[in-house]
Amino acid sequence: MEHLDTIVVGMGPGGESVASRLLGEGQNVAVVESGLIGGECGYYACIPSKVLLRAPEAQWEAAGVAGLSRPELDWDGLRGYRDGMIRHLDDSAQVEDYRELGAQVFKGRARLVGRDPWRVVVNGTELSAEHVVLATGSEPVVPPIDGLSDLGSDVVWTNREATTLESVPERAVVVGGSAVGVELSQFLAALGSRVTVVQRGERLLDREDPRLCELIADRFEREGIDVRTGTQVSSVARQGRGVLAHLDDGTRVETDVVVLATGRRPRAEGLGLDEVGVDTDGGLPAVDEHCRLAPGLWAVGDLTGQAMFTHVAKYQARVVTDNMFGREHRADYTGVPRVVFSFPEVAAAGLTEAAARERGLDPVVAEADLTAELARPWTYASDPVARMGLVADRSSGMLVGAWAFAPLSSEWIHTAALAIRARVPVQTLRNAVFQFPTFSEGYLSALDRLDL
Ligand SMILES: Cc1cc2nc3c(=O)[nH]c(=O)nc-3n(C[C@H](O)[C@H](O)[C@H](O)COP(=O)(O)OP(=O)(O)OC[C@H]3O[C@@H](n4cnc5c(N)ncnc54)[C@H](O)[C@@H]3O)c2cc1C
Ligand SMILES: NC(=O)c1ccc[n+]([C@@H]2O[C@H](COP(=O)([O-])OP(=O)(O)OC[C@H]3O[C@@H](n4cnc5c(N)ncnc54)[C@H](O)[C@@H]3O)[C@@H](O)[C@H]2O)c1
Repeated sequence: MEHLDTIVVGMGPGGESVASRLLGEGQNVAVVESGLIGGECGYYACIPSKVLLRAPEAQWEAAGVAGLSRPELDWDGLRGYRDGMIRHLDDSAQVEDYRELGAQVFKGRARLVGRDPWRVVVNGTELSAEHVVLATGSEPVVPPIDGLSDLGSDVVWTNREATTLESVPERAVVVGGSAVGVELSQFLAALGSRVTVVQRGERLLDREDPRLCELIADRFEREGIDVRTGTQVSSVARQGRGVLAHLDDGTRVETDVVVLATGRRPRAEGLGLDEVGVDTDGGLPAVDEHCRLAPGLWAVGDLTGQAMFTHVAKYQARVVTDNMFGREHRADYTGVPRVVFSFPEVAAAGLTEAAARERGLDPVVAEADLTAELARPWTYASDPVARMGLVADRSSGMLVGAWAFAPLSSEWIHTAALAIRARVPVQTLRNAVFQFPTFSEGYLSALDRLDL
């Protein structure tokens, strides 16, 4: 049996970041991937969803720019570009790249079978290593809807079918109204589907600031997306070539596809954690602040159940590899940005007012309509939308949260993300100088409004 430095299980962004760093340090590494190297993110999540949203976003932006006539959406062109961006679901070039970098590449499902040293089996081959890094991602939660399991993947979609769609359905019921639900609904609607969002929570994006939820709900209404909140789909049944969905508020919706966007859970089943005596939390991995499960056994990415973002998976890869090389690194999730790539973009970092209160802080909040105060929204569009809010802690005088609903906020939210993480006092931020005319100047408007 071959003994390696490290075995990386799962090659999404988390596993890839770990493997690249270890190979860069000259380690003897094996990588194991049961699907495609690049993971959910590269083929069925972040990349295709952002590609599919970009064309309608540009069209919406163009419609709001003085002196431009509205460009046409070209579905064949967009689908072709999407297919290229997801590499036609072919990772053979990635397999070759990792081999050239010196990794052993195994395509198959890995399972832990022993410890001291750690042992992993893949396709009947047993490998052992000093370290094993688990990076197996997450899978969609399937809600308990009567009749759902009788329907096939032609009419019941997860993010996979939605982001690889070949033709745009006439009607779609999107179940769940958080990040996945909002992104999928907006591109489906923009491409021509009649979309109904069924959201169990009282608001869209229900973990974000209620103002953001109102703003996105207002945007959806203008786009003709039918949003039903505080309700669920109770049953579904085939009706002709489509589906009839019954909601628990007594209403019915006819649709061509039901799109599940009801959350994700860590993909831990079948990893063999219990069998090798690793403590779990109800079957799910319980990592410590070093992203460690046991000496020499690590986990990164969605599998850890932390904020499920690619940037978090990549950050945890830095935490794990530092710790592996004896450079103490504790994971700190303060100020991690959260962006929903709707148009306009929804961006947030740090705590909402409610979360700040739950943590025992004394939050002071402010909101600014950037269209009333800044030049940039008006040089950007003739009918602009741009708002932001801040949350500060009265006793420490620090910024603890921020949100924005505005073009390019995925970029400029990082000012707040960094300030929150670096504990920059509000007073210091008020003294900052921002380029004119930019959306970033909005920080000064909102900071002025903070009663601190
Ligand atoms: C629609 C959608 C859009 C998203 N958009 C964004 C976005 O814009 N920005 C963002 O930051 N995040 C986004 N996310 C979240 C992001 O996709 C995840 O946080 C990210 O993919 C997590 O990376 P990971 O490496 O942990 O797992 P994954 O990307 O899920 O990769 C895990 C890999 O492990 C493999 N695997 C599983 N089990 C085994 C096994 N036993 N043996 C071997 N291999 C195995 C899988 O095949 C997979 O390739 C989005 C999610 C969805 C659903
Ligand atoms: N741009 C991005 O970075 C991005 C984009 C998409 C997803 N993601 C990540 O992927 C993960 C999964 O996102 P998500 O939106 O699927 O999950 P989520 O857990 O964030 O939200 C699920 C939503 O579905 C609703 N819901 C749950 N069960 C329901 C039911 N039976 N009927 C109706 N509504 C129901 C909930 O009220 C909730 O609002 C998140 O961690 C998210 O951050 C990130």
